[in-house]
Amino acid sequence: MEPQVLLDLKNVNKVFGNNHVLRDINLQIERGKFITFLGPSGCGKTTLLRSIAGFYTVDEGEVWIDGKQVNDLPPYKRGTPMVFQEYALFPHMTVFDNIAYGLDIKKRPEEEIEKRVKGALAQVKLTGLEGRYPHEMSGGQQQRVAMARALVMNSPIILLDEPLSNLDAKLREEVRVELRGIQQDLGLTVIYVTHDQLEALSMSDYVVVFNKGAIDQYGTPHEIYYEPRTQYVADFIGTTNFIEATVLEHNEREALVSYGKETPTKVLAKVLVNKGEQVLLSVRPESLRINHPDGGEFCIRATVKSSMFLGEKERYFLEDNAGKEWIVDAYDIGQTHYTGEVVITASADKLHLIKKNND
Ligand SMILES: Nc1ncnc2c1ncn2[C@@H]1O[C@H](COP(=O)(O)OP(=O)(O)OP(=O)(O)O)[C@@H](O)[C@H]1O
Repeated sequence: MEPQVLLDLKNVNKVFGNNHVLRDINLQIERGKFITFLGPSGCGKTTLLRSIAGFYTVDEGEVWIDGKQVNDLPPYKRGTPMVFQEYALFPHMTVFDNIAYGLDIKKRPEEEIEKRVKGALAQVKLTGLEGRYPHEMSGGQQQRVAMARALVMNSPIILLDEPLSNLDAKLREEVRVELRGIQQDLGLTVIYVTHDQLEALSMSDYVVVFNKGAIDQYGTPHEIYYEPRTQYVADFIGTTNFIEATVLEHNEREALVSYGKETPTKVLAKVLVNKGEQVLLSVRPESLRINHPDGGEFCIRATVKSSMFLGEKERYFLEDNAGKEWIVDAYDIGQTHYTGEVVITASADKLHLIKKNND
């Protein structure tokens, strides 16, 4: 049986001059999954992708693909094609020739090239368009040609570096769904680089969140969103409210914490904490409720300062007695519009304990 782990990165480090760009990257990626590298510009996502593809050699650590250590192999021997932002299609070549390019270089027989290119075209649903030139196709179609070019090589992993950033918002959404569909239908292993959190959450099986060259969290989109492990992840993904708290007691799953004048509350704690440690509780705007009859363990008085209509929800900006700001999303639009002094509540299972940033 093929090993489940397709890509294994062991303690990977990369330095450019005195810029330590990748720090102790340890990551295992399973076959057939869609993985996203997410993080702000300059955090090392592209550098790691290029190190996997073989365009960069790592300064320390090991890169294993399909059970083979590939540190010393050049890109063409690793079989990990990259699809770039601008697709890098040859403008003077037809779709067929663009897709056949890698096989031509490898001097494969003509009949085999014909068969494989047609197969790849069918996989990305472009059969019949092989005679067109890139400028005669939409952005989304060009994107699919770029995918077909990777598929035709029967590569174990396809690496995509912000491939949708040239498309307008609506087309981006369409192509996102298409790309994910192709990946799932064909059981491909895809690593996708983006700085767009929505893209990461909506497309991936797993998201890797980068923070200054290191991995802050690796998890499913749901875990990354609802159980951020660090202040950085909670802050980077979506909008959240932080509450300063002190740990009174803890075990491996829960902690009893106190915050402000409120009575101590038990919260989920998936990170290791110490008694007396100052921590943060993160609670998403949609997990807080305004003037709700059922209340919740967490409860605080605040005054509505302003609100914003966002289609399916109304976003409220509030301030408590200590001057702290709160963001709450209400979905009972049209029924109530909150003003003045209100009570904000949340049940304790919506409060997630996270460690404070060290820096
Ligand atoms: N070839 C290179 N030579 C020197 N420094 C580089 C090189 N490539 C990247 N860097 C530096 O490494 C750091 C990480 O860059 P990288 O492109 O990996 O970030 P990124 O997270 O992909 O950001 P972006 O989304 O902007 O591409 C940056 O400080 C960048 O300037």
